[in-house]
Amino acid sequence: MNQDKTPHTPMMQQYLALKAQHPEILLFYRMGDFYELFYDDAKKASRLLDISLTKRGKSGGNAIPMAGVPHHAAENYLARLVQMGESVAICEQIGDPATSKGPVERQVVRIITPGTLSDEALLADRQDNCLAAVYHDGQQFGYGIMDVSTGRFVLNQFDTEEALIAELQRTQPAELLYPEGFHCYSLIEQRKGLRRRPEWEFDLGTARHLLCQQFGTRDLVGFGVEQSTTALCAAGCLLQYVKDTQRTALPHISSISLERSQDMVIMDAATRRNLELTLNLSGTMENTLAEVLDNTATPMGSRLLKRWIHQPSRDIEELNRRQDMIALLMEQGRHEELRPLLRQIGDMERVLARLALRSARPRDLSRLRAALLAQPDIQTLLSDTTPSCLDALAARIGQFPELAELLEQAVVDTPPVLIRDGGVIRDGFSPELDELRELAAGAHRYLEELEAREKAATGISTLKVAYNRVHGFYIEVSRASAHLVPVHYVRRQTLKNNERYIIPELKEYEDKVLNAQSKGLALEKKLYEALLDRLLEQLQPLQHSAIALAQLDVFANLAERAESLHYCRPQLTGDEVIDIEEGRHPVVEQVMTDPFIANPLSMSERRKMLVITGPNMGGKSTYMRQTALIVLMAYIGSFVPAQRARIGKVDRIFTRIGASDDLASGRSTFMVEMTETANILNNASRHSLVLMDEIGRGTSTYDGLALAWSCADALANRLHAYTLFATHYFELTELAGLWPEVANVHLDAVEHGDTIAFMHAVQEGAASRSYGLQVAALAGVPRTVLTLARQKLAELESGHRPEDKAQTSQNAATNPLPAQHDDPQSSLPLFDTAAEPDSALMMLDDLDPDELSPRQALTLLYQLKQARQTER
Ligand SMILES: Nc1ncnc2c1ncn2[C@@H]1O[C@H](COP(=O)(O)OP(=O)(O)OP(=O)(O)O)[C@@H](O)[C@H]1O
Repeated sequence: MNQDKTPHTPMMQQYLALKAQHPEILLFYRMGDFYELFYDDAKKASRLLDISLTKRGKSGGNAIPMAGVPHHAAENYLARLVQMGESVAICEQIGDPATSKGPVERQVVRIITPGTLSDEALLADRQDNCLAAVYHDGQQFGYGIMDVSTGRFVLNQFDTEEALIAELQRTQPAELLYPEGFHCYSLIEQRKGLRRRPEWEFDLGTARHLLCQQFGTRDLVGFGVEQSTTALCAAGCLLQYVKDTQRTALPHISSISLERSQDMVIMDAATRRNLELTLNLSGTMENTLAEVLDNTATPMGSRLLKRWIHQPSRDIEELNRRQDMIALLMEQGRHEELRPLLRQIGDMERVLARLALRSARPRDLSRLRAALLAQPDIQTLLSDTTPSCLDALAARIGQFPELAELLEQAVVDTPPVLIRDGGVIRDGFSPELDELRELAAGAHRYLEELEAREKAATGISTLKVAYNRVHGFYIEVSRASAHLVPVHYVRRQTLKNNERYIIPELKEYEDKVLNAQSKGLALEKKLYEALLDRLLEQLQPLQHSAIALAQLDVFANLAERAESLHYCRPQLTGDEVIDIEEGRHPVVEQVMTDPFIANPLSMSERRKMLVITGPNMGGKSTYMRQTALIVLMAYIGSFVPAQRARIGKVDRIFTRIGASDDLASGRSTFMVEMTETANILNNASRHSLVLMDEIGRGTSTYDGLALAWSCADALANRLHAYTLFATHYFELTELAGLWPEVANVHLDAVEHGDTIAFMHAVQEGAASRSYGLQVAALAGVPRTVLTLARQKLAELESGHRPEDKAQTSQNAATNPLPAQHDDPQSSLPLFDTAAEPDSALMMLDDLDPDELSPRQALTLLYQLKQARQTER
């Protein structure tokens, strides 16, 4: 940078000294109305923000690369930078340019990082934004998350890498802190917003000290985190980092809690992804469970609901309480009345955090006022709702009439964006401010009179008194009338069409106006700060109220959803059962134009595995996913898309669905499939719900079938997990005859000429055919290819020599796999019914439905039924 010996200019020396304290992040250096960036920062910002890279004079003998953004538009640029995972140190002029010798004094006043945002403009309002830290003590992972924009501070500890990955997937931190030399770096290296921190910031002793100091306690026992030492190491680093970046007190971070995985229904990272809870497989929010379930009135309610969706609770009592509240709101139609009131509450949680960080804007105060004013009406509504399961919630919401009144008196109805230009404090709140305002206004009135008087005296109709920041007050007349101005007018400025003058009297009043104005502004700022202090005295109760209001919003929302989408209240039971009548997929039913076919599901101690067969496109995946989503919804306390549902204890939900390469981590489709399967087989219990979709399809038929069979064996006979096992290996339908806990169900389709109609109705028993070729035809596979496929299929089917089949069934109990053929393709599904249609099916083949009268159709139906019974 500094090649010759010419010293840097004093200003650049100041810049370089500040930059040296923040070498790894961008430094926005305030110069007048701009934030400037220099050297490598300038090059980087110019690339990232697409702003022009210029040069500024020379310092140290070289031209200085420079890029800048206007101060008033900085938020927009900052938002883009943090989105990209960048952090920015904001350096402001804190000295007075008028009195400074040399460069004005400057200081980094705050550091904006993706995980520590609180500015409204930089945050997505319906999404959590959190900072996380991870620590590994050689045995366990400690994980902490902190949301600076709300004050939430939560810890967790995990024994396995999978659990940590699932937690990262759930919490999606915008920024992740990890210690230097983190042994498991490969687990996190793909993430955005990674920050390496020195090892000492994770020191346990320092962490305890910092946390106790923050919460004003002697120890951490009261928070229940004392023993979670690995997580505490992460918590210490989090707190340190937030203090460093915010550079202000953090009174809203007043407690910490430990989440215990045994209190939640656990889902691994793949399951969260596959079930498309808050993000779909393409990474957007469309067609997700959250999109269907979220019609909340407040952003904080929306964020809470999403957290619940990702963290179903296993506390049955709590879930029943939630259901009671939803049912009550629904029965009495309260959710509709609450909605407009809740809208008034807005994002109280984040407003309070900005208050605590002392960065609250005037509009935050008017929003808080609106929230506090809505509370009494909410209380009345809740107290009018009987029986009283909402009482506890109402008590936590509370009321703050004094603060509401204070804000009513202190803040104007629609305050401006910034306190800087005044106009925030209401007239009548402070006599001193009123007086200064009156003085300034009086002087203004005087200036208006002066304008009228001078106009009359000079006869110049274009004469006016105006103001600008450089010249203060002046008298302006048009060029054409300039010859008429009196001699005591002193010319100040000549413009193209106008001349500007001052007179001594004008300057005298200018001083009065400006004096009163600047004093007024200073006083207004002081009053504003005092107002913040008054509000902050009640910060904690206000925060508790906001949390309770967010919950009320979620309950009211779930009540509205249940009513609008025709959901039922599920019965949560200790029995070993998942019993669903007319279940629907909450998301698919919303996006379909055709009616969705509701389906039953029945699983119990004696019926733990369903082998699901049926054609491609038949609805197998939909059926499995809807079961998982119904269970998950029941475990957040919501009503579910079904006619009736009884759901027993569920500890985990696993899915092995879909096939995708994980190229980033160098794992093939099959490898991903097997890793996920291994995770399931190692962790599922008899209370776990497991979805297995076409396991084994990623490898050769025999290997795949063998693996599918043995996985089914482990799940049904060793783990006894609730398992939905969708497969195209028809051999697996034989399991129902071998193991007592297994049953077959299938989705049906009807062939009509060359086409096929999917019924989407789940029925007991195994499917008869796979209809692969018909689905391929629907998908537009060329005719020639299909003709050849049909020939090949006929060949393969006739190639099933009787002895093969005999061998299959004979071996079934001990070695269920079909014998290995030389040609692996010849192991395509064996299925007796398809090869030898019964007479009922033959009758069906022969008839033409269009030729039948309704009466004949009915008669035929009886005949078909009889034929089936005779055959049995
Ligand atoms: N119960 C239902 N009612 C109405 N339409 C349904 C139903 N279930 C599924 N569908 C429709 O059928 C389509 C295919 O469903 P799904 O993906 O579940 O089939 P699949 O049997 O898993 O197919 P594949 O074996 O090819 O994976 C869905 O996208 C949906 O449009």
